Amino acid sequence: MGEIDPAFIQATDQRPKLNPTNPVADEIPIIDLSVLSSPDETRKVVSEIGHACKNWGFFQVINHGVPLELARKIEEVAKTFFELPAEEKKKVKRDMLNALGYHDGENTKNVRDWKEVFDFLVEDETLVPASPEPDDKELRKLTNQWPQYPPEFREVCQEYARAVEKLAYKLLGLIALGLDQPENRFNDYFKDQQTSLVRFNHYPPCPFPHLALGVGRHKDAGALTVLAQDDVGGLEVKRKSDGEWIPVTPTPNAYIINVGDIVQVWSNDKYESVEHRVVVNSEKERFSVPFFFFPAHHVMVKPLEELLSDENPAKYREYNWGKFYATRNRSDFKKQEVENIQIHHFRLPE
Ligand SMILES: O=C(O)CCC(=O)C(=O)O
Ligand SMILES: [Fe+2]
Repeated sequence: MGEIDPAFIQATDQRPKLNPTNPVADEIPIIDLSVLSSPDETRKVVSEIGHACKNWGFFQVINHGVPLELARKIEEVAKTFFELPAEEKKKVKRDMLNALGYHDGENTKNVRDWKEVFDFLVEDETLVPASPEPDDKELRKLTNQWPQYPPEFREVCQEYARAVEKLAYKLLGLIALGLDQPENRFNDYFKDQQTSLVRFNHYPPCPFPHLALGVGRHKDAGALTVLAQDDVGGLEVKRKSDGEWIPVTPTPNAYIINVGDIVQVWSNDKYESVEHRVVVNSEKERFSVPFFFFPAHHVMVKPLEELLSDENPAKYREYNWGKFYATRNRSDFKKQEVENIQIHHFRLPE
């Protein structure tokens, strides 16, 4: 079996319980979006989503409108790409200057993840801050790197991104309605300059599943994540009621949705961005495809003024999305001495 590279070893208190004695897997709400044409049913879905965002930070959707054929194609091109020889994948390797493309050395909270990834932007030219430094006003244009193989890779990726983007807007609208706001309340933050990203995650079988994680515990920084996973399983969500790690059972053709840090701040903590992680196993590889719905770099994130009152004062001061994300990513390549930036760093005293 050999030795594990110590960079992958999780601290004792972060290691997964494999074969948990009491797996409670089916609690994360599954919400059917096929009924959205009737106003009564829409109200019901809005309320179900609101409850899920409040109690879990996670839910699954079925009958979501993303064509199954497209979901099948995206899984196929992702698999074909990861099967390429390392030197082929490295032709589109991400580096300090270009954050897009292939990467196999990501850290989450300074421990190496047991995975390889491929990232692409939903908008092929995306403006972001040139550096995380608060006073540096320079912007940089990011562009995608596309592999030559498989030849249909780029087209399938772009088609998939457009289809999931539609679903992401739909969900954002339902979340806005649940906060008693107009359905399009958040749309302007994304229009034209969204910084959204699609990621292919490949978790190879791991001989040390008790020591390493596919992705260490983290919260997603954006507004929403729309995640496709295969039938292997491995995603675990930290249950709000007791802090237990709960596996999310794969549901065929469903997307897993979680609210990110931005929705937590917009909702002034009504909804919570919940920690999650990925457990690996020694037998099967696993694929997942998150769509990270991110606003434009210039968006200042703060609690919605419409929700605030004397009884519900703002819990956060505003922060700039582009700088927040640039700061968060600084630790992907190098171990950092300080904790990753988190929204609690912007929390106002009670
Ligand atoms: O692979 C998964 O199921 C989740 C991955 C994840 O949480 C992430 O990439 O942010
Ligand atoms: Fe995540």
